[in-house]
Amino acid sequence: MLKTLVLSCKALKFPSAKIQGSRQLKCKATRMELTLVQPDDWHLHLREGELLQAVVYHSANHFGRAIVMPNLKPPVTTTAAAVAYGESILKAVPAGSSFNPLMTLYLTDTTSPDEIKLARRSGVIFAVKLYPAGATTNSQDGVTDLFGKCLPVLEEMVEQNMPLLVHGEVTDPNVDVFDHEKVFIDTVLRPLTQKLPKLKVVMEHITTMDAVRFVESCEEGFVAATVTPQHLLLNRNALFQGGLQPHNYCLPVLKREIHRQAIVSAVTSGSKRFFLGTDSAPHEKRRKECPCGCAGIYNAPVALSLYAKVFEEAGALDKLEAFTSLNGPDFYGLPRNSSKIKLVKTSWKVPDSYSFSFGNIIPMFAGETLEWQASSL
Ligand SMILES: NC(=O)N[C@@H](CC(=O)O)C(=O)O
Ligand SMILES: [Zn+2]
Ligand SMILES: [Zn+2]
Repeated sequence: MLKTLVLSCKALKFPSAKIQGSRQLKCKATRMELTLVQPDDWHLHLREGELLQAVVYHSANHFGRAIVMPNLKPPVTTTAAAVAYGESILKAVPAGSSFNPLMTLYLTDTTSPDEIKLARRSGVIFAVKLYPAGATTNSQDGVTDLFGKCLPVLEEMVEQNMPLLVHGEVTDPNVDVFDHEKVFIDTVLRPLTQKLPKLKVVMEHITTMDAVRFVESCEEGFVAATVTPQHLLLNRNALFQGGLQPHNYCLPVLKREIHRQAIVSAVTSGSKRFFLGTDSAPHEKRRKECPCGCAGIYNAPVALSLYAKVFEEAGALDKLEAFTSLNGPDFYGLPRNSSKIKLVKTSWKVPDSYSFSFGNIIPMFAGETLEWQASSL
């Protein structure tokens, strides 16, 4: 029965069909499904140890590859450490999964140009991550003065065609937290792209219309941005709805509704400059629900459902695959995945919590019902 219904909706199969208006209504009683080239996650925190063991399954289940963030304790600052970290991730990946972690180096004031050459030669490091010192979780060893300390390294990155991934926030305590991203664009990112126009830059987890405009103003193929589910679906009200909501706290912090709308318009426009990066950032529940709780939202189990929701609500499901699966590898100069994934429109309830021996992890939209469910083919 179900099969017949699915077949009757065949016209809706991605990518040829536009899933809008009356055609969508026609299929209301049936089961809509989309088949996509397998997505990659271009911004992911997998942590290490028992936390890595606990969470990697959720990413490996849906994504072909992921750019793995290096903000461990201590941070992953050398090629040798990144190679070892990559091996520990592969050991934790469930048997039978072909999930491929793409490793990154954590940039510091003392990273040498030779380290970039080594990283490129390793074949497993695909980018270098800039954390302004003090900007976010485990960023205390980050960069204090990008132009003063890191220019030779950045020049080597241009040589090696190694992208710079940027947590784009200033750390000046006198700047309002809601302006951290905008001020960073004006004082660091724009000057950087002017100084080194051939440096590939990914502005990670963008949160403002200023970031959208900046990325769109740069040369395509050299500056791009990742976008998270939370910055597409939530505005800053979600931090305070019914009381303080620590599980909606991430950095850069959620912004006003006008910014959320600008980001939705950008990603659903079909522009190649924007691609999927969940910034899934698990912290054990007690580290979120406490005074001075950690920034980071655990969205790996729900991310694909949420991106589909955003594109569906914008009437742009025909643009979803480019965002989830094509723009990222094209920017990084990597092949697109040959495997596929299916998204089925069927209600499912997000668990209230994932329990492990060391504690619990609360996912984004815990306990809520979502409409799209992902499964590999
Ligand atoms: N996004 C977050 O709020 N937290 C991330 C770090 C980061 O990406 O900035 C984390 O590692 O927990
Ligand atoms: Zn960040
Ligand atoms: Zn992150």
